[in-house]
Amino acid sequence: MTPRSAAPGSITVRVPAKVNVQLAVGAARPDGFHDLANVFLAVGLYDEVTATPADELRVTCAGPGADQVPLDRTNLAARAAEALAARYGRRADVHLHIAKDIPVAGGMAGGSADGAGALVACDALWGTGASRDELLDICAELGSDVPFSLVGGAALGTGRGEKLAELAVGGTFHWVFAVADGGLSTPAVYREFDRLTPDAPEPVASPALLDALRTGDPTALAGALTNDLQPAALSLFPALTDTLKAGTEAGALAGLVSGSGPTTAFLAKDAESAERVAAALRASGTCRTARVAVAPAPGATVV
Ligand SMILES: C[C@](O)(CO)[C@H](O)COP(=O)(O)OP(=O)(O)OC[C@H]1O[C@@H](n2ccc(N)nc2=O)[C@H](O)[C@@H]1O
Ligand SMILES: Nc1ncnc2c1ncn2[C@@H]1O[C@H](COP(=O)(O)OP(=O)(O)OP(=O)(O)O)[C@@H](O)[C@H]1O
Repeated sequence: MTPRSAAPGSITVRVPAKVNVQLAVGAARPDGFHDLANVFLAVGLYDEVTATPADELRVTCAGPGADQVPLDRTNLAARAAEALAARYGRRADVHLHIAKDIPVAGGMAGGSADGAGALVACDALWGTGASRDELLDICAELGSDVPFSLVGGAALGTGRGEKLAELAVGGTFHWVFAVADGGLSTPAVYREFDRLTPDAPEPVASPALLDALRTGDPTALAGALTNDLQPAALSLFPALTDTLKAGTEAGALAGLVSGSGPTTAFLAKDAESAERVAAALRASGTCRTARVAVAPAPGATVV
């Protein structure tokens, strides 16, 4: 494929959002993180990160929710560029532009996508020749969800979610995402989980869920969707109960909170049903907007 560059000498990388089709959460570890059985599925909503040579590191962002994205060194895209530059003993002299389409603070790994995208873009721009394993190591340092943003498709994440085993997916799944008014902080949702779940068992991946992914059967997948963070997200954001009700009443096979929320995800039977559910959600007054997307989607890709 011929890369389409935004400007001469620049590299653009497209990175997908994710939904957790299973999120089994164990007890808090001594380091504050939680062991997970985290079944990630990449969905076709994308951010694009463009890296262009510059005098110094600079981040810009445009798109829905861009005003909530930090443009300083705390941005995961900036941190990714700095981590790669440090490893290869060079300056992070790059302008990173984020074209945002993944809901911000929505539990869909938008910031993680930008981290993975910036890493792949800078790697290509600088010609570091880093191996995929090296890039995945940097991703894991940046955040628990970042390795999956690089890999895409479907994967089981263990440890804090950063140790990935890729999974086979036997078909296309049609999703609807209801974007909430407002965001939820991931650490706050995990803290609420700890409060609500004093004796969390060891997290284990569900064989029925892995089977449903493998066969591509939406009804089987709908019956196996689980998110241990959902009670915590609903406790902090009770209005999401109304959104979940609106989506399932509109004909979704099932609905659940996406990751730490507050985006809610609905699995539909097919593309037409997904459009109907999205229209009903938009009309319901229980969310800011609704988006349809198919899964699985590829990981971070130079476009
Ligand atoms: C909810 C999920 O999105 C599901 O995929 C992830 O578990 C969160 O991943 P993330 O946003 O990349 O999280 P990180 O940046 O690694 O960690 C942010 C905070 O979330 C909490 N955290 C995250 C991952 C994990 N396995 N256990 C945790 O307790 C910790 O409080 C941590 O300080
Ligand atoms: N590139 C970025 N894009 C969006 N938010 C970022 C970025 N870098 C840092 N952040 C910060 O991270 C916070 C969480 O944003 P993000 O969109 O990643 O949430 P999320 O989708 O809920 O994450 P996750 O699903 O991985 O828990 C934001 O409120 C913002 O302050």
